[in-house]
Amino acid sequence: MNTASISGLVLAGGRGTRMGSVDKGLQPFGGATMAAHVLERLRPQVASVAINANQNLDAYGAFGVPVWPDDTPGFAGPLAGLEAGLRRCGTPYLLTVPCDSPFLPLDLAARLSAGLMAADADLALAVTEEHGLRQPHPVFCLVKADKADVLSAYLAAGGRRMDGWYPQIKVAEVLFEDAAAFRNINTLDELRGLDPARPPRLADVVSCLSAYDPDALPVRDAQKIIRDFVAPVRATEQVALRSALGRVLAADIVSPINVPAHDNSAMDGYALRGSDLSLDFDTRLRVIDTVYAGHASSAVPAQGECVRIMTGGVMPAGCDSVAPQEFVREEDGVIVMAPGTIRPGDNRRFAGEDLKAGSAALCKGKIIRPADLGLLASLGVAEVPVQRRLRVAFFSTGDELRSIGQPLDEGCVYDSNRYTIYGMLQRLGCDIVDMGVVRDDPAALEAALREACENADAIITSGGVSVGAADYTRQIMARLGDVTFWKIGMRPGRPLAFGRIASGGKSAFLFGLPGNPVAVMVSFYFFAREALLRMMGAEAPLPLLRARSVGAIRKKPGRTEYQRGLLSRGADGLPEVKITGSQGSGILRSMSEANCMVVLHDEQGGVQAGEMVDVLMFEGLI
Ligand SMILES: Nc1nc2c(c(=O)[nH]1)N[C@H]1C(S)=C(S)[C@@H](COP(=O)(O)OP(=O)(O)OC[C@H]3O[C@@H](n4cnc5c(N)ncnc54)[C@H](O)[C@@H]3O)O[C@H]1N2
Ligand code: MOO
Ligand SMILES: [Mg+2]
Repeated sequence: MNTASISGLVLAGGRGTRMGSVDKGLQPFGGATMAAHVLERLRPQVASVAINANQNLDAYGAFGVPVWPDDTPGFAGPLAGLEAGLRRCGTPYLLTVPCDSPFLPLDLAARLSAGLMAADADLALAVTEEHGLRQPHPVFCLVKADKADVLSAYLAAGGRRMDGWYPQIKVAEVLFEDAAAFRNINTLDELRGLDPARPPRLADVVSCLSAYDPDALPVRDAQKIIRDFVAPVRATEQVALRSALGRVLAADIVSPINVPAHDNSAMDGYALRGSDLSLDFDTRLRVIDTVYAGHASSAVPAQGECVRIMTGGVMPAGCDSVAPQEFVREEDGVIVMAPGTIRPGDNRRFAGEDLKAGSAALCKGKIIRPADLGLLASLGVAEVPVQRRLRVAFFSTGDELRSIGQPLDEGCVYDSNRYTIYGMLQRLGCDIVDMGVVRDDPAALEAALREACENADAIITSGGVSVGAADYTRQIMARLGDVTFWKIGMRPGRPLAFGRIASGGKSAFLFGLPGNPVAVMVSFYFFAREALLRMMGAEAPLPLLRARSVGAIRKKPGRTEYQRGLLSRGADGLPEVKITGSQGSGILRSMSEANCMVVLHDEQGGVQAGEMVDVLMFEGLI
């Protein structure tokens, strides 16, 4: 039996009573609806598909397939749907599947039809075995269309059981190993839990760790939780090539052409046939034509002939080598070169040696750099699909903060975090929403967080995440969503709030960074940066280098320390790093003087002078 003789029918005719009287097939699932998922899996297995539905017929009609309501009135159950299908299908067989089985097997039709033929049956249904018990799945069945009358008679007599009419036909059971594929989804909670497009909850993500203590969280665990929790923003746009600089590529770019398109010369000189080169005597070749780059020549040198050629010129037919002009003498239209001047194959560039037509030139997720712009241009690509820019809203919290231009009242400081955060976000290529300073006032904080959430993909705040009396930020953040508060085993940057908040039907990832001016930068670089890049669809792990520590560094094992450093070339020419003065987490000067951070890992103890340490350079740290 081939697919051409089978029609597919999605059974969506129920009232959905178990799901709170919602139409099951139309429930959102995996970025579409359950029925759409089922249709997608069924479609390749059959000649045509249709839906059996008794309500929301327009919504089902929007799938672009026929919608058939029951003939037997009164929501008579799946058997009435099967009847409607058997009466209308234009093929000898009908395959039914329920609309709440988005994982149905992709070989359902093939295996049911094989079982039906082998048993010479009228109907084949799927069965699975769970814990030794045979579990029939009668709504996954393949039926001969000419059994419609038998079924109608059973229904007309008031029969409703899926298997109630089996005694009147020949039935075959077909065993499937994967019981999960037949899983149907009955409650909305179950649906959300299984939805591949559902955002995870922090509790789910955290439960994957072997040990979890929010008050003593190792850096790598915090990084892993953040990585697992955030998801790329799925929105792309097409931009002109130049505008793609610094953006994240949203799709693989496949080369439409060979680059270069022809075998060509790598030198200004003479294109020749390698077989003409003499190993023992001078090689003498007559010049029969000249090839300029961009101007093809039809000359085909015979034995003893060559063609004058410029760099980039297309290699004449039969030529495989180029002698650079400075290594030959030309006399009266004949070139002469000594034995061994070049070898066969020298100075020739092959068609497609840069890129072959059909090969991936650039991969999705790459941040486009100048070389990539050039590469794309070499393919003739004028527009590039990129991820939409990530929108990041940020504000500073604290009554003691004054903005530039305001008088610095007693006990106050200028807000510097908003400027360091601005700089770091700008370098990442985000769209920035600067929301200023927000007072230590619950109503103002809530309003700011809601506004940020409704206007951005991610929110970055600074201050108020430790345990101080005016640190309302924590309470409000927790109230607005799924937010956790950590004390991370690191210095600086111990407190961190992280999660997702929701407001006005929108949601945004939240990074509540600590207020201390160095802590805020360290937390950004080691937590927010990677998460934001991931949201942008880019993968860009931190590039750690090794360098020799000039001095000894005191450190206790059990936490990660980030020290501000100055990397330079030592007397022996190798890189060495010096710590830049006081390392207090409020001392921005030593951060500004630094060109790198020395990363002293959890397990590491004190460092001796001359010992190698990990270093993260600031430049290039987009
Ligand atoms: N009893 C405890 N106290 C503190 C702990 C702790 O575990 N127990 N943690 C300390 C650590 S570590 C840090 S870091 C800070 C983090 O504090 P907050 O996130 O609550 O931040 P604030 O209290 O609002 O401010 C801390 C500090 O930073 C200055 N600041 C804040 N915002 C800015 C800004 N935009 N520009 C410039 N300077 C800013 C602020 O004036 C404070 O001096 O908590 C420790 N305390
Ligand atoms: O985050 Mo704090 O900087 O360790 O004082
Ligand atoms: Mg505080």
